[in-house]
Parts: sequence; C-alpha cells; structure tokens
Amino acid sequence: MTPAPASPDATSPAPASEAPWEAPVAPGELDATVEIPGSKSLTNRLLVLAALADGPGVLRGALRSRDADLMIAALRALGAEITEGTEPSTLHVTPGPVRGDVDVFTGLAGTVMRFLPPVAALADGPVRFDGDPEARVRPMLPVLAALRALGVKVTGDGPDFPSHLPFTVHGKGSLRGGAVDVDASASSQFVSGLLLAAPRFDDGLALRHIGATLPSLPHIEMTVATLREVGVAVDDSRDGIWHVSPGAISARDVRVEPDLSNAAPFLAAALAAGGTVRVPGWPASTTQPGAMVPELLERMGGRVTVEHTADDGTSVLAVTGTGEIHGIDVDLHAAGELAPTFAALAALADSPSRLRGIAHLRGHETDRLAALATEITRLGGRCEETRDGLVITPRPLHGATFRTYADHRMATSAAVLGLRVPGVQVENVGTTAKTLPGFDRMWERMLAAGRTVGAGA
Ligand SMILES: O=C(O)C1=C[C@@H](OP(=O)(O)O)[C@@H](O)[C@H](O)C1
Ligand SMILES: C=C(OP(=O)(O)O)C(=O)O
Repeated sequence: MTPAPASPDATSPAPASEAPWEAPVAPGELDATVEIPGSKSLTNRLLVLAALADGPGVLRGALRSRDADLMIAALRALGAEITEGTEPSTLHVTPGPVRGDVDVFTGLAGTVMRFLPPVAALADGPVRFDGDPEARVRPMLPVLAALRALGVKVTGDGPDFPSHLPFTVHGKGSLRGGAVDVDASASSQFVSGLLLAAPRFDDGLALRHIGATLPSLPHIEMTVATLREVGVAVDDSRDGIWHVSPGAISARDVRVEPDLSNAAPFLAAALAAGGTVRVPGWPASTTQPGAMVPELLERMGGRVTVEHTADDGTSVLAVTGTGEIHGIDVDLHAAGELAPTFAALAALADSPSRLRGIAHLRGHETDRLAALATEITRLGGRCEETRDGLVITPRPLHGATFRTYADHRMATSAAVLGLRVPGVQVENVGTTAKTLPGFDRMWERMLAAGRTVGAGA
C-alpha cells in the first residue's frame, strides 16, 4: 500500500488547458463501451463518513479527480490517514481525532465547501476555508448560519458574518447539536453536509428545511442512504425534516458506483452521432440523479436497452441513436447537474425544449443558465433564460469558441454539440478534471468505433 499522492495539484489552481480543444465531429455511427469512473457525490460522502468512522475502512472504485483529491487532502489535514491500495481508486481511510488549526482548500468543489464546515465544528481548533476565485461567489450562508445557530463560532475576513468563502470555523472539539432550521433552496448540499457530520454531534441533529423549494432531492436521499449503510439512524418520514440520531459511524469496505451524471454526455453522444454507446456497471438501483438519464434520452428519441446483467446486479446499459433528437419539456429540479448535457442535445433537436426547475444552477460552478444561453447563442443557436430554466429553440449551428467558465459540465456539453457542429473550440477542456480527468481523451477514443474506453486506458 502506498500513500495516496499528497494531492499537490488539488490545492493549486484548477488546471487550465493552453490551447482550446477542437471538439471532434462524429466520424460516423458510434459503437463504444465507456467505463465511467466512480461517482463524485458518493466518493466524497463515503470519504467523509470513513474519516468520522469508528475504525479503518476501504473505498473501492473511488473517483480520483480534482474534487475527490481536494476532499482527500482536506480530510488528511483534519486528521484522517488516507492511503492508496493497489490502485489509485482503492482508498484506505483510518480516522483520527478531528484536528484544528488547519487550512482546507475547497477548489470549486461544492461537496468540499459544504460538507466540511460541519466536520470542522468537531475540530479542536480553528479550521480556515478558502477556494478558487469562482468558489468565492458560491452560496455558503445557510450552512454557516446553521452552525452559528448550533453554537459554533464562524468568522469571515471582515467584521460581518461570512456568507461566502473564505471563512473560519472555530471548532471546540465537540458539538451538542439539536434542532436547526436551514434554507436549502439554493443547494441541497447545505442539508447533506450537516446530516453527514450529525451522528458525531452529542445530541444528533433535527434539521428542518424552511425554504420555498428544495433542489436535488436524490442527493439528500443519497446522504440518508449512505448514513443508514454505516449504521446511523435517520428519520426522514416527514417532508423537509431529517432527524439524525447520535452514534457511531461503522467502518466499511465499500464499492463506489460509476458516476451516472458523468455517463450522461457519453450516452447522449449516441443520439447526437447515431450508433450505440454502452456503459457497464449501471446499478440496478441508485440514489444518483443520473438514474434519470436513460428515460430522458428515450424521451428525446434514443433507444435504451440493458445488454447484460452481471452477477453483482449491475448492467451494461446501451443507448442507441435513431437519427432523430426530439425536443423535451422537463423539470430537472431533482437533477440539475444533468442540465448542461440535455441543453446541448436540445440545441440539436428537431423541436423546441424547455428545461425547468433549475434556478439554483445560477449558484453552481458558474451561473450555468447564463453560461449555456450565452454559449449556445454564440454557436448560432437560440437559448433563452427563463426565471427557472432555459427555453431552447433549435437553429442551424456553426463553429465558434465555446467558453467554459471553469465549469466541467460546460466543457462536456460543448463536446456533445461538437459531434454535429464542425469547429467547436472548447476553451479550457482541462476543467473536466474536476470530476473526470482525461475526459477529452476518453471522448476521442469513444469516437474510434468498437473500442472499450476507460479513464486510464
Ligand atoms: O450533494 C451532492 O453531491 C451534489 C448535490 C447537487 O448540488 P445542488 O443541490 O447544489 O444542485 C449537485 O448538483 C452536485 O453536483 C452534487
Ligand atoms: C454542481 C456540481 O458540482 P458541485 O459538487 O461543485 O456543486 C456539478 O458537478 O454539476
């Protein structure tokens, strides 16, 4: 077992590619099998729980990307020992007392900036948080205000209570917990972060969501499911209220599912290019919002089949393009991270589309509604922002530089568009390292028909 890299690049600025990447036009019908690395959301939840557990645990098939490596670096700083096994995707985690007087660099990872402040409240001293310039505008107030309401001192750079990075959480070694109200209408991650650390609060946590809407419910269900899997009692029987009982977090040896949201652009490629793209390891049941991908692709004209089911219950999911892409009217409130992929397909469709319920995307890696509208328009398309989404009216598209605003999913949606539109120059494709390092090479290999494509191949 060798120590996992000390994440030298995780805490440095996000990788920026020098020259734009010319998104390849599909050379013909696809016939590819694409192995998708582990889920970001599961990897980072399981890492947090492993670092707070009652003994050493193992993650297999974990994602190794900028967001995961930032989580690893942060948890190490906070006192956990994390080493690589025989493969980089096998991580051995040995918990330690949560350590204070440390710095946590969040990069642009929502999971790091929202999941770790509640952990920092358990530290025996101050934990200073900062991140990428783009991270400093992402909403943070609800989770910091919740910690304050629970008696934790949180300070910012100036005299005012912080609503964004940078900030410092002054841990006192333990936290009583109790009841707290949180407005999670801007991000489900405010709820998930508090719930994940809650079993280690003396009295657990009774969290009530008080906002008008609650996005990304599957991600909260994922949090609840991962907590239950480590033996934590969670009562979620009332809408918008979660009760986490205090207690030990059991150490486990777990396998991480592939990232179904990262599978989305590859499967969407089958509709844009024609032919078939397969993703092995598709879980029989999952809390990942990417579970919606097959149904949405079918609604847009794709054909979805399960080609093979393995002994472990996972399947090879195959999506075949029929040559047609239809517009779609869909509420993506539960699965906002899919919006960039479906916006790209919508711009290539034969009828208009409406993506609804995604106002909260304005607080993602960038303002994704503005970014998608601007960049699809730049290619000659028609994409208009609404109060809570996008209306996309297909028009003939042409090549241009597609700006990505440090957003990995802007880059992957540009790749989908480029399959049909020559000359799409993707600025900073390296931003895909946030959740899928080597995306551009995987994409190019997918276009070489009949190949099995893996992240490291
Ligand atoms: O908890 C998680 O792992 C995530 C929750 C969602 O955040 P929002 O609720 O802010 O959309 C999602 O978009 C993000 O990619 C991952
Ligand atoms: C919104 C996303 O990321 P984050 O975890 O940084 O919020 C995303 O990956 O689409």
